[in-house]
Amino acid sequence: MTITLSQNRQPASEHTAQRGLGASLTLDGVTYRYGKSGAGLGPADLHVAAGEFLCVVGPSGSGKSTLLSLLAGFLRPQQGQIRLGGEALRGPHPNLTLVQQEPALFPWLTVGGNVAFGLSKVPRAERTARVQDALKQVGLSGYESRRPHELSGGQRQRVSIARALATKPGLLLLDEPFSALDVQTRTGLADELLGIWWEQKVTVVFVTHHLDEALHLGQRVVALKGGLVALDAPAKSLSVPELRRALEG
Ligand SMILES: Nc1ncnc2c1ncn2[C@@H]1O[C@H](COP(=O)(O)OP(=O)(O)OP(=O)(O)O)[C@@H](O)[C@H]1O
Repeated sequence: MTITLSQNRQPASEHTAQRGLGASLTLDGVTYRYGKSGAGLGPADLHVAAGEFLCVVGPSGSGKSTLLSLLAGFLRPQQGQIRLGGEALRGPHPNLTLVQQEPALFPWLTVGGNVAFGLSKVPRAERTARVQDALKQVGLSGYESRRPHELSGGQRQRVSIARALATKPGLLLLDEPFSALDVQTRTGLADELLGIWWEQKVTVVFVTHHLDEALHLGQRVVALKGGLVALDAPAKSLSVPELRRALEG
């Protein structure tokens, strides 16, 4: 089946311009190693430009989740520094948000209530507008009063992306967000994410096991191996076999 993408859903690698509204991210010698095993991440140097779409791949245990936990502020680097938009990151930050593999929705709240969660300080009228806008972005307009159990897996993940978007983050972190979904739903949501990235001008760091997904979505791909950056290259310059070789070699 051939999927024709509208202009704003072209693979990110087709867009070379930096749109510059999202937050830039810099890692300088960032290290986090767990206990005596020495497993973990780093030292890692990485720069993600404002508005860039970066995909991170790597085999199981290569440090992808450790990297996202550091970026999300759940872990503090043991060495080195992380800067978000030029400012040192010292913990969870309001300008970034994380979408996890399993959409952690509150079952007792409606879809609208879930998306509005975290917007308690936003004035009511703006909150309503943000919720509606975010649900529109993920194709769920009109679902405000449904409950999570009335939704499919793909729709639940859309709600968690809408909840992240409603906070208007400068940096959107996604940890294998589509891995629990069937291939068709995953492809559809990946293309929706490209549209959202393009329209919202947000910086994206997307972790995936799927090399083809990384090359389809990312402008740039970073491959981790044993907690170190084994490869950092534009997606356009890479193929799945090359990426696989870099991870195996
Ligand atoms: N809390 C922990 N205590 C000790 N070691 C840990 C801990 N969390 C992760 N590790 C180890 O650190 C390394 C990197 O783990 P991490 O979860 O970041 O990898 P990953 O690439 O996300 O793996 P996966 O794809 O399986 O989720 C692994 O060797 C793992 O066993």
